[in-house]
Amino acid sequence: MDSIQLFNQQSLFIQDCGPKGRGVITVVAIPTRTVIDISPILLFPSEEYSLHGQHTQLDHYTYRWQGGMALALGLGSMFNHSNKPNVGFQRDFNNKVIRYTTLREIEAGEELCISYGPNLWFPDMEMGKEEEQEQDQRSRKKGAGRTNGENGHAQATSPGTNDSGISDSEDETGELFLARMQVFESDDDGK
Ligand SMILES: C[S@@+](CC[C@H](N)C(=O)[O-])C[C@H]1O[C@@H](n2cnc3c(N)ncnc32)[C@H](O)[C@@H]1O
Repeated sequence: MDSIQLFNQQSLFIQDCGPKGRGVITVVAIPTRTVIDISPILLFPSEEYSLHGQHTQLDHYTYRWQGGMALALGLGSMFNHSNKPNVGFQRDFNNKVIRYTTLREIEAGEELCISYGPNLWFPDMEMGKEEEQEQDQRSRKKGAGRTNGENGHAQATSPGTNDSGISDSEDETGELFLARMQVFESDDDGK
């Protein structure tokens, strides 16, 4: 295992995010492709997890991992879900850590969200908000005023099907993130 330096973040805060519970907020702007956290994980082997963990609160927090399910220690367990995430994550199986990296420029005061993938087990409180923001932006571009109250909060695609925790985002965000990282790495190397 490599020796991994952890982060001592002074600009990220845990804050009450209303119906979503606690979430991670930045008080400073963060450039794109910035590693904002490296969370060590605690691995629950598959058998132990299916016997115990999956029947507890843990199931709202765990990530799919080689050989079982993993609890991210620290910030990694506090990111809420968005289907337009501003943070990607990459599992490092060898070192048993998850790295979180911004996928775009983030403004001071924004909440940092990852994607849990398509199979949510709760009604997504971010979805309506994002649609509202997009509509707002479109209206502003057109020079029209904001249209209020057209978008309610959408329901989750599969409420009550939490059989996997935070586990499916590899397909979606993981690939997107990896693609971006490759560009990032080759930029870094000057290749
Ligand atoms: C990994 S935890 C995130 C931290 C959590 N908010 C807390 O206070 O401990 C996942 C849980 O947060 C809530 N959550 C995360 N994203 C959400 C969203 N977009 N809409 C509603 N609830 C959300 C759900 O209750 C979910 O089970």
